[in-house]
Amino acid sequence: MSARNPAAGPAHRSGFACFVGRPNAGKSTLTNALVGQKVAITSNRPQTTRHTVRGIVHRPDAQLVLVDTPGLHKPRTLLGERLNDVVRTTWAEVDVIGFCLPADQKLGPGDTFIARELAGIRKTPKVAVVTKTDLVDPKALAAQLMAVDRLGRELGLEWAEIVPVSAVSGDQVGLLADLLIPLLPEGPALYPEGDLTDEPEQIMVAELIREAALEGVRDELPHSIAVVVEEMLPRADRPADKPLLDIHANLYIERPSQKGIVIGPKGARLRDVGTKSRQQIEALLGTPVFLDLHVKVAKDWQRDPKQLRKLGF
Ligand SMILES: Nc1nc2c(ncn2[C@@H]2O[C@H](COP(=O)(O)OP(=O)(O)OP(=O)(O)O)[C@@H](O)[C@H]2O)c(=O)[nH]1
Repeated sequence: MSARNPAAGPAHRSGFACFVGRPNAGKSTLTNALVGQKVAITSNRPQTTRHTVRGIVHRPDAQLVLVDTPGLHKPRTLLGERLNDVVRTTWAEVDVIGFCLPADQKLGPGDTFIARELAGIRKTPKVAVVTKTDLVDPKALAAQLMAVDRLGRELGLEWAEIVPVSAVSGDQVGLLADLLIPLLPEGPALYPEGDLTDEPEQIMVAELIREAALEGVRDELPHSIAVVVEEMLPRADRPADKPLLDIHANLYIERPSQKGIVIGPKGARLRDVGTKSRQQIEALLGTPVFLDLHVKVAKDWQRDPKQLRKLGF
């Protein structure tokens, strides 16, 4: 290693971090808060993050690449097993793991399950992130911080830091980045400045549609919706100052009986899903969009490897 000139200031650091935690722990929201723009997909339903979405925090002295993983869960289907594999592979590859534990929920078997798995990953530093602090009073927060400390001790898991944050109020989000960055190796920026995510646009668009489609169908369609963007093309013959992007997407469900739920009475629900997701896509891509959305049945897609591949898993 060559001696550095101290006058040059601290070394530039770059690397990868991922947030883990049980479903709904606030991982996606935290990623968005750190990056400052909506890139990962959030919803108040568990397990909506199917793809590894990265957000990038650019600082003069560092670049922190956030990898958002789906929640670990008991695999009941082929899809479940693949998701867990994705999670473990991600853990082994990153420079630091942030374990998200919501402040407003008692630590439970789900957290212990993940913590035990984390304890098995020796090399990677682990930061305990107590999320959603805006939902509890200071006393409850202090108790949660102590419980997290205790959990680490019980499992022989040494926290590099324990940090309380609120992604919604923004409280301590900057501090979290400040604490994660020193845990990254020295190195140059990995992505050009201005990049917020390397997730292909089509996948982000598909996730936005899926998020809108899941909204409001509380228990009917837990994990049965997949979205594939078939085509994204600028409409021909449009003047330069009035562009329009044509997006054709298919919304897959598992059974014909689910069609009614997705489409709604007289198609009202699907129209609503279309309007909502179109607005989000326009905000993301910065261009007016014509969204053409079709509902199709892909029978038992969660159990069929061929269908899973086609749907991007
Ligand atoms: N009040 C409050 N709510 C939050 C905060 N962070 C997340 N939430 C909410 O908690 C719910 C789950 O947040 P997500 O970010 O989707 O959680 P996740 O861990 O990514 O969930 P999965 O993708 O299912 O693994 C959403 O309804 C969020 O709005 C926070 O700091 N404060």
